Amino acid sequence: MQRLNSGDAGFGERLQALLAFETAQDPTVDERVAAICADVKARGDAALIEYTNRFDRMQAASMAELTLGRDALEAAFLRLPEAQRAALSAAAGRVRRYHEKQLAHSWQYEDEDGTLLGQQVTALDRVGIYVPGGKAAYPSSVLMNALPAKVAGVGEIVMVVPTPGGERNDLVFAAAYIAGVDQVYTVGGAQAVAALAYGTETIAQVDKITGPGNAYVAAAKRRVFGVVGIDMVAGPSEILVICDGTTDPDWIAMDLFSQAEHDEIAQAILLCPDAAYLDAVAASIERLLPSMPRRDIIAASLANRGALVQVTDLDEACRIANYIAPEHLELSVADPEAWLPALKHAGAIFMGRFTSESLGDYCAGPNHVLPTSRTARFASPLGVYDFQKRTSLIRVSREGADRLGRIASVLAHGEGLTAHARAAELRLTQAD
Ligand SMILES: NC(=O)c1ccc[n+]([C@@H]2O[C@H](COP(=O)([O-])OP(=O)(O)OC[C@H]3O[C@@H](n4cnc5c(N)ncnc54)[C@H](O)[C@@H]3O)[C@@H](O)[C@H]2O)c1
Ligand SMILES: N[C@H](CO)Cc1c[nH]c[nH+]1
Ligand SMILES: [Zn+2]
Repeated sequence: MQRLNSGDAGFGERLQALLAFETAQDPTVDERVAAICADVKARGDAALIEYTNRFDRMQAASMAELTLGRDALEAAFLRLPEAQRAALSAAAGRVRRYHEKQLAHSWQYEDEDGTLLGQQVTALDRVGIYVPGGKAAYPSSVLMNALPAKVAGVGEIVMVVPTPGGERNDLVFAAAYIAGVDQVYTVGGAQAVAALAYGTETIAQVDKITGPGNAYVAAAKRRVFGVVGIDMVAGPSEILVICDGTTDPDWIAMDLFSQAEHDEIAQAILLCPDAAYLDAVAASIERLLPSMPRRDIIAASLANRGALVQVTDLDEACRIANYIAPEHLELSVADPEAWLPALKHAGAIFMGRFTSESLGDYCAGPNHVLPTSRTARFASPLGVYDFQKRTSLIRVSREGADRLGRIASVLAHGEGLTAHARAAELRLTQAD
């Protein structure tokens, strides 16, 4: 794990290298994904099954073996131990309640001449959600994708999730049951994204694909955008902690591990003005790491994209955080509200020492699908708004046709578009 000081010469370059690490990954991924997508588009189910068998070490002979309907999902839910059923239901309840606040409604108003203007909000018809399942299965990601879609009123929700080696995690399917997913296909990677985007004999084409995934999934989503909508291209997980140096160092070490354990190229950064505190966190990391089951992934992630950074003060920490625009920002300080106005760019902000990022991953309520790779500068968390769309409404009255027609006519002639001008002029009611 790198130890940096914001005052050192070369700090900017070293920070930049750390941030750019992800994009410097294997340049052949895009080429391979292009071939997979084209093949699934051309050969449908047959290609999907072949790639699934190859990349996920499966032996499926037909799509029927890779399909689960509502009955199978319910059975998975009923097989769970009571504690898991209760935890899933509690998390789902909190996530649903938070997202209900995001529901947008149609509106309209009338001009003084009786012209009606408005916006009609409708839900998408059919959505495909990608749930990662390569290195670990993520039931929480099922809730975070499906519940906002359900709250929005999406007509049909299908889900894809890889099951490497054929290992099925009941929690994933139970979460799909609770969240109201209609159909699950146990396929993953670029081939699953292509199947959702282009449709196959078994999987009907969707209107939009949401959900995070690895580099293959991200490249495939980029490629099919336009054929279908996508939510965002989510990269590896990220955590940035700003600490005033008084939180238990073990807590902070574990919070850094919590995102590092997702991926060898996950990003974990601590900013603190107190050098002795950074030493203490480094010691916690060294002591705690050997006992972590995913220590190899954590160690790789910290070596690749981890940093303990000594800053001048918390003001500077906020400026650096805004530049990094992390997916998750922990504000582990005495008075988090006081620093909030200084923070602008982050997917989610976790305020105060008791707010570990991991609670947000599972059950706090807000969505855990968040912008990564500095896209929090312009993007937002996944939400109900990703599953709703807006249609403009215009009903021009007789008087309105006269008033608007005169304006439109002048502008249309200015653009040299005579038919536009005539369409407006034909409806003028008062002669000049
Ligand atoms: N942003 C979020 O909300 C969020 C949530 C959970 C996970 N994540 C991230 O999602 C990612 C999950 O990645 P994952 O790998 O565990 O699962 P994944 O489901 O994204 O990818 C697994 C699939 O990758 C494909 N694949 C693997 N090797 C391949 C190869 N050599 N060629 C072609 N395809 C190949 C396979 O088809 C496999 O099914 C991690 O980076 C994690 O940090 C993000
Ligand atoms: N931290 C991930 C988003 O970056 C979400 C997740 C799922 N399970 C655990 N964590
Ligand atoms: Zn996580």
